[in-house]
Amino acid sequence: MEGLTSLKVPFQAFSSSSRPRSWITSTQVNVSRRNPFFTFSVRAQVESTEGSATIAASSAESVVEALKVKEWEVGMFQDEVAASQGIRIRRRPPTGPPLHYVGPFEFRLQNEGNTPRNILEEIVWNKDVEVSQLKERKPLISLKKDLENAPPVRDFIGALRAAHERTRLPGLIAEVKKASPSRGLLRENFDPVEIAEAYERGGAACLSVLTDQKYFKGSFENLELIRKAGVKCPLLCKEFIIDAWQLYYARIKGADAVLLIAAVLPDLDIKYMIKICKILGLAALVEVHDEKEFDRVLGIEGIELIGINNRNLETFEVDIANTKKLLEGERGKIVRERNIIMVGESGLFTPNDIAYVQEAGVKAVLVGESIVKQNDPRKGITNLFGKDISLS
Ligand SMILES: O=C(O)c1ccccc1NCC(=O)[C@H](O)[C@H](O)COP(=O)(O)O
Repeated sequence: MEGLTSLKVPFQAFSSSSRPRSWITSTQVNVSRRNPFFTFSVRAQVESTEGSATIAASSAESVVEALKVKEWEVGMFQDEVAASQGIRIRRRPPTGPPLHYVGPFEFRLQNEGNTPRNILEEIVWNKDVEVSQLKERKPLISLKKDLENAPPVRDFIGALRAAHERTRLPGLIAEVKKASPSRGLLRENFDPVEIAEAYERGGAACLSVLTDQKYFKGSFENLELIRKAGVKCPLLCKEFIIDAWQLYYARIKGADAVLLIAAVLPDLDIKYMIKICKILGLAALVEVHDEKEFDRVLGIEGIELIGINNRNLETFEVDIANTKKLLEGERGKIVRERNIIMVGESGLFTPNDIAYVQEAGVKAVLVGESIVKQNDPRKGITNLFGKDISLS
């Protein structure tokens, strides 16, 4: 028996969030008789979000395996593109290259690079797995339906501008933060709604709510609870966003703004996510840490809000002079010309710190530790600014 069978099999090999997606669009199974056995060979045409290719193998299983390897290779290529933009954080999932089986033995193609190089990379790799699982449970199509029932979006940037005009001090984004990788547990008796309400009474313009569970002991439930409790300050969903799906999810849970970290996201992802944010009505706080990231972000159209993180997310080093350094000279001039709101983030504890970053050119600050640790977070705000900034 000699024959050729052609099948059309749409097949999605994996649905990992940031990974390229591939489909086998057609397969050819070649059956030939070589006495005393039949032999099979399979050719598959693969279309992916990154292009198309033909994979040949001796069985259907090995086509699937070859496809997984191809996807992994494309992922490696994406990492190279990111690296060419100065991004050191690799987006590879923690599993590394797919397993191969030869008889009873299993082995990996390559074993290099399966360990994260720093905390940010570790967070991102775990987030990749977490988001993939969430997406399986709630695909984008069902999230889009839920958008109709999402609470109305509030003007995050408008609230910061208004607070700055009212107080002549940087508008405060007060962070609801229970723990962090660098500082451990920040507050034992952590009631997110109580803290959020105290921040609002204390004069915060906006709130930042950490939603990452594993590293910050946060949750989307906290975000929802705060929103449903009637807190009027617009809410930033403080997440490690690696996939546009998370923007929809944040919006449904009541966010008015999201964080996009330039150390993690290549330019194309930032541009694409900014567009989606605009469609959803979300403000995007694009976070940079060094000159290179800042220049990349300034090269992207439509950016209204940029945060300078004084904490190096790879080493945890905090230095508020970073805000001053980045806003000096040409970059500061561009920001002023474009009327971009700059946010000074992390490591702000005293009125002197606030004055220092204001002098450097920020119109807003993002503060967690110094206020969340106080018994009365409202008083924490007054101490931070050296005066009562509430409306009362
Ligand atoms: O806070 C950390 O330890 C941390 C570690 C790794 C990634 C991000 C991290 N923090 C996020 C932030 O940038 C801060 O929560 C935010 O700027 C407030 O900082 P702070 O006032 O120093 O708590």
